[in-house]
Amino acid sequence: MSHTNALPFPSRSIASDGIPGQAPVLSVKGLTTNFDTSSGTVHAVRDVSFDLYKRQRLAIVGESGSGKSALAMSLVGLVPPPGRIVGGSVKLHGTELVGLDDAGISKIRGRDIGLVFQDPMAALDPLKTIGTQFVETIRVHQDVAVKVARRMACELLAEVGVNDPERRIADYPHQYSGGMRQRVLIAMAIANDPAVVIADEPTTALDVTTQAQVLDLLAKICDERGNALVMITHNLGIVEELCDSVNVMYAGRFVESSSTRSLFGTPAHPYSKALLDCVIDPATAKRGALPAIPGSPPDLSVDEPGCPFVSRCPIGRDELRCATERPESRTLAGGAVVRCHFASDTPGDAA
Ligand SMILES: Nc1ncnc2c1ncn2[C@@H]1O[C@H](COP(=O)(O)OP(=O)(O)OP(=O)(O)O)[C@@H](O)[C@H]1O
Repeated sequence: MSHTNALPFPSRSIASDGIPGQAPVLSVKGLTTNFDTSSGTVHAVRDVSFDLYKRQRLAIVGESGSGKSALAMSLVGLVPPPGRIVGGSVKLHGTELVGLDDAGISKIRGRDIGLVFQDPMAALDPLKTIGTQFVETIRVHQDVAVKVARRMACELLAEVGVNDPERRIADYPHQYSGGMRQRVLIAMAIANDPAVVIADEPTTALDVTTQAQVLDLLAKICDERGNALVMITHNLGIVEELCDSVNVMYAGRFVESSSTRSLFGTPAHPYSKALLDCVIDPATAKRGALPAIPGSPPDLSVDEPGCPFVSRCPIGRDELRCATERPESRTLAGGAVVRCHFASDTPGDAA
């Protein structure tokens, strides 16, 4: 069974056009993506559903290998071979994206959905100036003269904090610092005024302070422009500070979809609890990057019948039901949607 989360935004005030109940900007239902490898089919994204609203900031968190990037790629038709979407739907303003040909999805990517990916050096062409690349990005989707595109690029660079953009636009990517390259990518991602911005761990190579500054900037810009933001990150501190709602991903599935306040206050799924427990630094009480949870995630090419978290779970290990019956998603009293037979958002109950 798929679930679609329709979450309140308790942590920030959201304009009325951003409240669930309005039509979602992006609606994902039952999205399923496999990688057919020589050693078997890797089920990277399984039956993922969510709705995203104007100005919403949605985080996707989970350990390495849980399927976050495969999901991001699936949303924009960039799943690399041998991967392919084998089921489900991704609708942007009601238009189906799954199944579009390359030309169709290319029109959407960069225009309606802006992307900020992990490695700015890989995303930028080292042999072209920032200005040349920026002008190309704008002119692929907008019928404007080079001069106009250049002016737009300078304005956007100024907006993301690049000083003296008229001069810096003539520089090559290697002449920018890591943080500045991320800012350039943010400026490019918003250049065509997309409805949705997807940022996949955009700051891994940066120091913690610069990371926070870059993500804070991205969130603010999306807010000002009314863009919805999907933020894929390992940094739960940033999620808690910047995002409205969180989807916790484990072994290709969303195991908890919750408002940020609810997740950090009363995490319901044992996996969410484990994630939060192990990132609370007792010395500073601040949450940082995800360290490891004891045990390892399941092999995504093996389709076990029970809960994929069972071998690591403090409450499910001894339960026959957890070992034999896959939990479907269900909505708890507080609104969180979880895939766990025993999860509870009432302190003292079950998990
Ligand atoms: N090109 C590929 N070929 C085969 N398997 C792949 C490929 N890309 C991803 N996978 C597999 O899909 C699963 C999900 O990977 P994915 O990169 O989406 O995880 P992730 O949560 O984004 O991890 P990270 O946080 O490290 O980026 C993993 O088991 C991974 O090995």
